[in-house]
Amino acid sequence: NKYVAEPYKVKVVEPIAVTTWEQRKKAIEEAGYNTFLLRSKDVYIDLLTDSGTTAMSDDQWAGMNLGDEAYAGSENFYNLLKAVKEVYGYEYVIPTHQGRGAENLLSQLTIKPGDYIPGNMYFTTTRAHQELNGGTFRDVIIDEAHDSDSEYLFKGNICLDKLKSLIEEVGAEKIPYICMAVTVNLAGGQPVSMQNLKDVYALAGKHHIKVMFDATRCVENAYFIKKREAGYENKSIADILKEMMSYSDGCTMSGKKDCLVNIGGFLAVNDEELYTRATQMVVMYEGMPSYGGLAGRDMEAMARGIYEAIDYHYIHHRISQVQFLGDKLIEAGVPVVRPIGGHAVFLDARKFLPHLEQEKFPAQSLAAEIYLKSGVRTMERGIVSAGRDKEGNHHKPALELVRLTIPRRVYSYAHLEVVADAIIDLYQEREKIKGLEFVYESPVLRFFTARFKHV
Ligand SMILES: CC1=C(O)/C(=C\N=C(/Cc2ccccc2)C(=O)O)C(COP(=O)(O)O)=CN1
Repeated sequence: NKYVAEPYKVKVVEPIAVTTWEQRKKAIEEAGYNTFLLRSKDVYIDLLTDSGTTAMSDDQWAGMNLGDEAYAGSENFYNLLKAVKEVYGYEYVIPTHQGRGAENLLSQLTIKPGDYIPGNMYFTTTRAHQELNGGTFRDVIIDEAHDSDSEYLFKGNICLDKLKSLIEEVGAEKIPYICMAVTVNLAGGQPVSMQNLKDVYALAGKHHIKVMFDATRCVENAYFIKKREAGYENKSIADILKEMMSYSDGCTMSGKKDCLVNIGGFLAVNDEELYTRATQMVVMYEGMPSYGGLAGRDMEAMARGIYEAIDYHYIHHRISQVQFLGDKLIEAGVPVVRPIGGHAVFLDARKFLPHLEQEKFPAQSLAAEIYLKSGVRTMERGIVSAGRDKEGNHHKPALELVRLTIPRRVYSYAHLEVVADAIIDLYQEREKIKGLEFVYESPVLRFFTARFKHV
């Protein structure tokens, strides 16, 4: 049938919390209507994030018992280095505790005040580190990415004209690197085509500008190229991934996604001079260049996860689950970002709640209502996540979304049916949903800790 069965069987189970409406009402009020502040024990189906929520395999758990916890030169580091070289093709690897660790290193090493970093739509932590180092992020993604109705198959693509005009505007020497995310999280987990990767790399090369991938969900990107781009239907995920990464000079990686681990990441580069400078800096923030803030066992689990992630049966099922949830909501007329992305289904909260203007935080309110209705936790990816600009005004993203993020190898199709049914029911009574206003707002990355009340 259309949705492939799990290519694994369960060996260990973790009971999940079946809650009552009363319990959930109390929990969401104590959490200030912010799903980030809910306690895991009060969450039935947790679709907050696919980051670090993966179920590891028995082989990875076996690897956890083979942690070489030597302070320097751990054997697990060499296994990780081998996996990154073989699967991604990069020359040098610095393990970090997670993606942000790599973003911190890359941004500090390459960005000077007054620099510009073009990229395909922003991501919260990536932009925060770029700005922390005096850089300005410039969105050069194609227009279709900001249009939830567009069904363009590669909405993650960079617009070459936007990139060219930025280079002309500020000059290549003001652009330390192009930040190419594969896939693009906040556009709805949307992929970049191989052709676009090639074209951007060629253009960057002409101006001697580096291309650095945010490789966090690169295996999902490879899958979409196989399914959607002419000439790749008969290529393996491994071959597509290797070709993808060849159009970059390095990457930051949050291993907590497509490396199938609960903690871990890395900075990978081909340039020896940049690697040398990174080794000088990593000792300040993460520890020796051979462990980067990770235990040996965590590096071993990541090395093994890198190989597991490129197995076709794994990634085919992973995407099939996301597609299943997306299709159910589309069939019921619930507004979602299309095409359905790689790691999540994104509800279009503007269309879901047309009676709430963006300053009433529709996506934040919808995420809270979904939890109250069903115990399903989701994440706001709209005006609250976008934060404020230097003048203190809200960034106002075109996409006001609630993300239903599917963890890897964790839930069954039955769980996703529960999620779909709850959201479809809520959609029938959507006009009852009220707006929110801040009770507490932190000045940085406010969505993590903000608290709200109904207006
Ligand atoms: C494309 C991309 C990511 O999606 C990413 C993390 N995503 C996360 C985790 C997260 C981060 C910040 C706010 C809310 C949730 C996600 O829930 O989507 C990171 C940072 O990686 P890190 O979390 O390992 O530091 C870099 N690039």
